[in-house]
Amino acid sequence: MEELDVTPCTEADTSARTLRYALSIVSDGIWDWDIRSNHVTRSPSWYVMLGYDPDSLPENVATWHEIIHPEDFGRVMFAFDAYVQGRSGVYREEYRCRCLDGNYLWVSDHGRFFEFDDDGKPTRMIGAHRNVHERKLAELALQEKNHELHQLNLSLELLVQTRTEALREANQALAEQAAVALRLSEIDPLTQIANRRRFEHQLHAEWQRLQRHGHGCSLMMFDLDHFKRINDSLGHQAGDRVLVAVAEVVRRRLREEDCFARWGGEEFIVLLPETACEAARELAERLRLSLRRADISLPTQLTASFSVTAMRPGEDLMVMLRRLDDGLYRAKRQRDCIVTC
Ligand SMILES: Nc1nc2c(ncn2[C@@H]2O[C@H](COP(=O)(O)OP(=O)(O)OP(=O)(O)O)[C@@H](O)[C@H]2O)c(=O)[nH]1
Repeated sequence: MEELDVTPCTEADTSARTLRYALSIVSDGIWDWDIRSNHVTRSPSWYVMLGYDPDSLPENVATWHEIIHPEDFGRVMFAFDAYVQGRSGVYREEYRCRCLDGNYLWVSDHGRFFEFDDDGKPTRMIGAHRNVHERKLAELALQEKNHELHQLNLSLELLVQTRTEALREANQALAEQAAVALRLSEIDPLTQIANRRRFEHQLHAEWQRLQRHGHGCSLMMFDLDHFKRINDSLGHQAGDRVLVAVAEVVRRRLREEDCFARWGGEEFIVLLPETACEAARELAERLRLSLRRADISLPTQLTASFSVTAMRPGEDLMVMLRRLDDGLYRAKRQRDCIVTC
């Protein structure tokens, strides 16, 4: 703290001295700038704060400029000029000052105009430095930690985002694979129409619908006649091609909502929702003729035998399938015909 000067003086000197003394209580160094002469008086404590001997540096503004850290210089000058030129009402900055040993000390600097000429132009400015080094280092360390934490959060968020995306893609791929697997498990590999498993699933659903709403539905089963002869005379591969062609001929004549499946061997079955028995029989007739006319290069005429029945509410599914099978059995005795049962 500045020592109390008790020598007698004028009233103005007394008030300046009082001010400096008061400032020395709340600060670590005082500066007093006579703007007209550019002379700067610095308190002994100001020199001590930076490790210099009192009054060992030139008493002008250049001394201040020289000890400000180059990285802080621009910011400090901007704030100082803003106050001096009236663009800002306060001058208060924190920056690093070079000490005698070459190290830098963080200080806070707060100054105000103190005297003015008759035109109101400032002629004197007085200010106080405080050593805020420890607090500033702690603050900077905290900022650094916050920054690291923020970066860590960002990379964690990115990681979670990437993992979530990868998981979503893996789930989607799995769902697609499961859908493909399910489709494959319900398709006859040779003819690419539904297999027995798919048909039974559809049939059960339709049967339940019938129990609830009583909507009419018919079933049709057909079997190629003398198919063994085709295999025996032309070979198994030719037999396969005939099965594929038959499936294609029939499939093209059915509706989207019909379920057409390979029941086994050379036997096929069709579920015809919302179809009365008479309409199913008419369809069977059209299919019978289509197969006869189909462009399947065979030395003998290709024919098929059909059985048609209507689903009856309350009737057991197995009983109904047996009735359809019995009908086909009867049709096969005659061949190339349709039995309604
Ligand atoms: N090429 C081929 N032949 C099959 C396939 N599945 C079953 N078969 C053959 O179909 C023939 C069925 O013979 P059968 O049950 O005697 O029937 P069919 O010769 O048509 O005689 P009917 O039905 O009484 O007119 C057998 O020769 C089986 O080997 C297949 O996927 N491909």
